[in-house]
Amino acid sequence: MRVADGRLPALNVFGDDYPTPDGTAQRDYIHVVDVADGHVDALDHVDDEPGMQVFNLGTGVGTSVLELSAAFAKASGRDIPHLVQPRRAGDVATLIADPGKVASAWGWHATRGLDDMCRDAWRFQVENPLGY
Ligand SMILES: O=c1ccn([C@@H]2O[C@H](COP(=O)(O)OP(=O)(O)O[C@H]3O[C@H](CO)[C@@H](O)[C@H](O)[C@H]3O)[C@@H](O)[C@H]2O)c(=O)[nH]1
Repeated sequence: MRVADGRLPALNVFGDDYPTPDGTAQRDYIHVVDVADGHVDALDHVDDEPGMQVFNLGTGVGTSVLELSAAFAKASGRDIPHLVQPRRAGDVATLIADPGKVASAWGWHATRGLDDMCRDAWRFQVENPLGY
């Protein structure tokens, strides 16, 4: 975001030698509205069973740093130059949620993809350049 709107000159990519298809770390990015919908579903099912349960809200899809950067460049129409830096201490190569339990229990699944996330994040930034 800060590279696309000119506040930073380049995206620092922390590591390009991970065992992933393009060498950059993969994460399971999710649209904030899908997370909100999952919480509404949780409230609808709060009385289903006594006690506590844990559910993962995720897409089940991994996206690399370079894939995310490319998607954001497309959504914003801006160039996002990057500089490869050493790996960041503590980062893992791949972290992808398994949303199977919440799908079986409540029928919840993420309905918005990476392009939706980037489009809406960029729209928020354009409409709120100084933050909200
Ligand atoms: O400018 C950046 C920022 C991030 N990354 C990389 O992008 C990946 C994702 O980074 P980040 O958005 O910081 O998420 P995580 O590393 O998955 O960590 C987040 O998710 C963890 C698990 O929920 C929490 O413990 C952390 O506090 C939270 O920052 C990592 O490989 C980073 O090295 C870059 O290459 N450049």
